[in-house]
Amino acid sequence: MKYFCSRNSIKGKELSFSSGLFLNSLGSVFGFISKDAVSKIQILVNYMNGENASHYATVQSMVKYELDNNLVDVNKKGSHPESGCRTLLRLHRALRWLELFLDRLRTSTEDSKTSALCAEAYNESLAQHHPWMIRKAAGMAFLVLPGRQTFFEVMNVGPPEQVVAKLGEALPLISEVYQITEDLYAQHNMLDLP
Ligand SMILES: CCCCCCCCCCCCC/C=C/[C@@H](O)[C@H](COP(=O)(O)O)NC(=O)CCCCCCCCCCCCCCC
Repeated sequence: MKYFCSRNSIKGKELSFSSGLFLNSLGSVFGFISKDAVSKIQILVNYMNGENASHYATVQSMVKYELDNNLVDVNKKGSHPESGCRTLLRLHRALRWLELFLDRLRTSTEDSKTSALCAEAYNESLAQHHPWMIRKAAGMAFLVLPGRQTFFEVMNVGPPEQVVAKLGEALPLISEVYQITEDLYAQHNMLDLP
């Protein structure tokens, strides 16, 4: 799905996500996280390829279409538990975690613990939307994250300096995408969709 955006930096860039593969490479504990992310992405892909595909060409058109046609459960779960809007909201919240985590990774030092960086980022973002059980499970998964060096290797970008440079390039784009969704959802009062 694309963002309708006139700014050149992300104009026309697709929101592609290969998190499933990356998470699988970290090991089976991340399976439950990966499964949820992949299934939510699949819901959106299905809309994009479905009979109403034209309405799902951009995030803005999706929001307009689903709201205009009462396809979103606004106050409590009802007949549209898998609307594009609520599904994207879950991924949007996860993107905030990613932004915080990658920024910590970028500014980390050799002796930093990825598990701590990841947990801090999580507690500041996604955790606030998760029930106790999920927070516990996520906390346990973080503990077995590989150390910084292995983590950088799994990212497959090159030597550490290059990873840091790439992160520096990616972060402004991530935060721009995050902000566009955040503003759009705030404008439509949709930041707490059930
Ligand atoms: C690199 C380490 C990866 C750690 C991932 C940290 C995120 C922790 C998220 C824990 C989510 C647990 C799974 C279940 C969540 C759902 O309950 C919950 C609510 O859904 P519902 O309203 O439909 O019930 N779902 C969510 O909040 C969405 C979670 C989506 C997680 C996306 C994680 C993407 C990870 C991308 C990794 C990319 C790392 C790149 C590094 C270079």
